[in-house]
Amino acid sequence: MLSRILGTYLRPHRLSIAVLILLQLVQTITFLLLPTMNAQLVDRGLLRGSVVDILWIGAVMVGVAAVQVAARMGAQYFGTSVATALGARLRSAIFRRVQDFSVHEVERFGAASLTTRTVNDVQQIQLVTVDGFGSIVSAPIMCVASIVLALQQDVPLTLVLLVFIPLATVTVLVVMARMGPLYGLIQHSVDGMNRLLREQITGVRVIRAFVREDHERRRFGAANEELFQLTMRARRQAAMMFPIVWLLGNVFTVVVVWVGGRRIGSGDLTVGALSAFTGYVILILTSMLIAMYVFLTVPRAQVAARRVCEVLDAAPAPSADGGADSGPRPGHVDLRGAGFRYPGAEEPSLRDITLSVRPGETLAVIGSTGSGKTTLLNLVLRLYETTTGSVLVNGTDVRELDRDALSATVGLVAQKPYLFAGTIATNLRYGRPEATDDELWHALGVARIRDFVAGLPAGLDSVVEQGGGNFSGGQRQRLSIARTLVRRPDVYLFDDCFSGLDYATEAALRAALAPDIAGATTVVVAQRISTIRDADRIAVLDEGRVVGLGTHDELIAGNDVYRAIAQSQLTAQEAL
Ligand SMILES: Nc1ncnc2c1ncn2[C@@H]1O[C@H](COP(=O)(O)OP(=O)(O)OP(=O)(O)O)[C@@H](O)[C@H]1O
Repeated sequence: MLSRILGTYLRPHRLSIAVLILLQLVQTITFLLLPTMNAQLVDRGLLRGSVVDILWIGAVMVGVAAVQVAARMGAQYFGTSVATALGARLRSAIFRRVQDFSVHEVERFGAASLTTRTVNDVQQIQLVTVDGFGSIVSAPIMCVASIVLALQQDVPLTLVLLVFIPLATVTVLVVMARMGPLYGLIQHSVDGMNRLLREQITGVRVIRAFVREDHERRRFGAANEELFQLTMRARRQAAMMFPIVWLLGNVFTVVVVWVGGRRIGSGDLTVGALSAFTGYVILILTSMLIAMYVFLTVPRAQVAARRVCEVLDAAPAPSADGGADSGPRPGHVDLRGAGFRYPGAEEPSLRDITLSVRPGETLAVIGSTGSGKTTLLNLVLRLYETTTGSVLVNGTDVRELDRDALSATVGLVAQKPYLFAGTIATNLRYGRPEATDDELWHALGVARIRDFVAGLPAGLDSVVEQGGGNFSGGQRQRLSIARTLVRRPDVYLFDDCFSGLDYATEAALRAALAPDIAGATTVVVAQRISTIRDADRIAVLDEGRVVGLGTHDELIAGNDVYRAIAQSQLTAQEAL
């Protein structure tokens, strides 16, 4: 998964990566040159007392060190810019894919997990890219070349390496094998933490109203403790690894100096060669530590890559773009034997629904709570797809319709209105950015909220907080009705959006709305009989089935379910 992501998203940066690798090579060569030059300095300069040799070898060493610094800075720059670009591209790929998700996919992952995957997981992959490219080339070259150069200095001394390297490698492998699964658990725990925080912040009013602060504090404490413990376990493993390898390295250096000292004594080795040898030992140790650090970030990045790929590979909303445009008869909506069962649910929420609505007509849908009214509207917008039968807009199956064309034709005012952070004007123009101020004021007038907005000091430019939190429920509902009116779709779907208004406001709004949307196709879901009694036809839903269809008078006369709803709401005289 990690290699797939890196392969795909790093391809456009091939040139930068090539430069980066080149700079790493230069840096590695300078590292490798210095111990040998140091040996020359000792043997030819210091031991022979040649000032000229000390000066010129010293000058060359300073030059090599300067090249090393420049190469390191360049490599850092290219490494960081490649990783940052990778992060940005990956985030936008996830964002685009999530935009195409069906409602089911969004619910399957959950908003909190999608956020963690977009921000946190991408960051892990970015980290391994910066550190990985910084070392993946240099560490092995440095290690192998140091061994070769050490061999050149002294063969018997190099044999000691054969003990040290396998020991250090086994330590690293054991720790890595234990850390991989831990990182999976950590990311999962971060998800859970995000989910909990989100729930507790959005539900803060309910928590206070039910005096459940202590309970929520305990829930948060438990999740926080779990994340803490897992992170500590991972850190302990990592913390163990570095000192063990350092210790091995130091013991090894002592052995090298001891064996080397004896060989100098017997005349088999020069002092310069021993100093070069210890220099290469340090390089081997450094390259192993660098490799270890990268290996520590790899398991975590692998888990992150798997989670990112799960999102990228998830099926987008079925037959998304490129389908047919809606046909020439604006606003025809037909449900033909439509049925729907939520994924994982035992029973269908809708069964065999056959209904038609034409332009200029209003179909009302009424039924007890949970009878399937919202689900029916979701099918028209293809937020969910029918599991049996079909839904047609303008004579074309919505599954074959271009998503943009469907959105342009059908406008939904949701049961729970959502406003975006911005201003009232940006929210109203959400579906039609080119709408004029006059059109916005007109829509506000129809939605009976014009006076309220006009009374705000900043008017249309008044700030809207995320979710519309600085407005009342009724104000949010009316603003979202105005937002849909500004779009002027051919089909209006009103999902129980008048229930938050008092009777007088609702009556005034409906009176203003009627002429404004006269030629359009309208489907109104409502709980109140008063909202729908003037509709051309009313469909009565019960447990996912249409159990009655007709005008108010016809249903009052012949439909028991409707009559029961009406009688529970109106006085007997009004109902009849
Ligand atoms: N995301 C979901 N996953 C599983 N089942 C769901 C989901 N959403 C709704 N349901 C179920 O589908 C049925 C119909 O729900 P729906 O929201 O369409 O009812 P409704 O008539 O609009 O109710 P209300 O008047 O309370 O808004 C209910 O039994 C509900 O439990």
